[in-house]
Amino acid sequence: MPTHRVSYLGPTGTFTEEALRRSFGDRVEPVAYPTIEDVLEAVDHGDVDLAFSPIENALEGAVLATLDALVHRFDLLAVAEAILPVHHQLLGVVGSSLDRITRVLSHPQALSQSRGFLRTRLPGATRVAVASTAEAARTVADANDPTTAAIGTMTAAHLWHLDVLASDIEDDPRNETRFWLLAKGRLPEPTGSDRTALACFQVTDRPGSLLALLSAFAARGINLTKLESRPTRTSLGAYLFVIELEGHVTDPAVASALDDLAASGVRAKLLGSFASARPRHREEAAPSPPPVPLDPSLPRSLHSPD
Ligand SMILES: O=C(O)C(=O)Cc1ccccc1
Repeated sequence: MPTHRVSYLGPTGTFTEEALRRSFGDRVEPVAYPTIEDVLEAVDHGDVDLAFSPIENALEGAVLATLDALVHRFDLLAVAEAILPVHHQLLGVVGSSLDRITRVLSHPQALSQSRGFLRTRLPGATRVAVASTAEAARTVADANDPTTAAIGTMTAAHLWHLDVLASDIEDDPRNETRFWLLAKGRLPEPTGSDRTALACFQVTDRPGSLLALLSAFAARGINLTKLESRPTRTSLGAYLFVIELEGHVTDPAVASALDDLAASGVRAKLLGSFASARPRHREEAAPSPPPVPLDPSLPRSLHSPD
């Protein structure tokens, strides 16, 4: 079977590498790059066949380094997605212990996803953002300093001969990250259970433009699974919308909704169409927020039912 060379955020031992190997096994040959921008640039330049990058985290939301680069800088298409449970380990040199740690290195996502642990167990420690969790682990091992720790994978602990000073320190055990496999200029055929991602730029700003965007899909029974606003980078207060919907971009209903949008002054940039890693229309309802005592002058609909 031919293998595809796939760029990923390295060095070896990152969550991205784990997700790539678990999801695609020996169909891929992972090629490490030091930053997410380099990962995307590698496929854009044709140095690799595909790129694999985190796009969304259950605790932190969009991975902006990937999302913004796809919206503004590169013309790449998501052709597959994968979801990996993410459990963070606090890693230190052999002989160190939690009470000696004064500095914690990691990828910004890992530092954010472990915010609660850092606040309660290492309140005085300095947090240092580096390019990846494996980069953090390698730096700690190279420095051989018992006062510095990294947040990273169990694989990184083994690779760099580090001790696990505290395990599973993520803020919620249900933490998981979604990744996109990205290609230049070709999309997979529809599978019947696909998702499409688009960046929608409002060419003319007028009242109800977001409503028009949403209505184009609602009117055709197309379910939206994500809506995110991001700055257009043209002026303060100007935003574009990143949406994801159930369906393939070649589905007649989706194509017709896009025609409608174009006619109403929305420029849509396709970010990908791929087989969904989640079943359609998830059964479980969103958890309801805890009841909050509210100001009695507020509308009744904001009060919890008695
Ligand atoms: O730095 C890594 O290991 C990555 O792959 C980025 C990342 C960090 C935290 C959760 C998911 C992905």
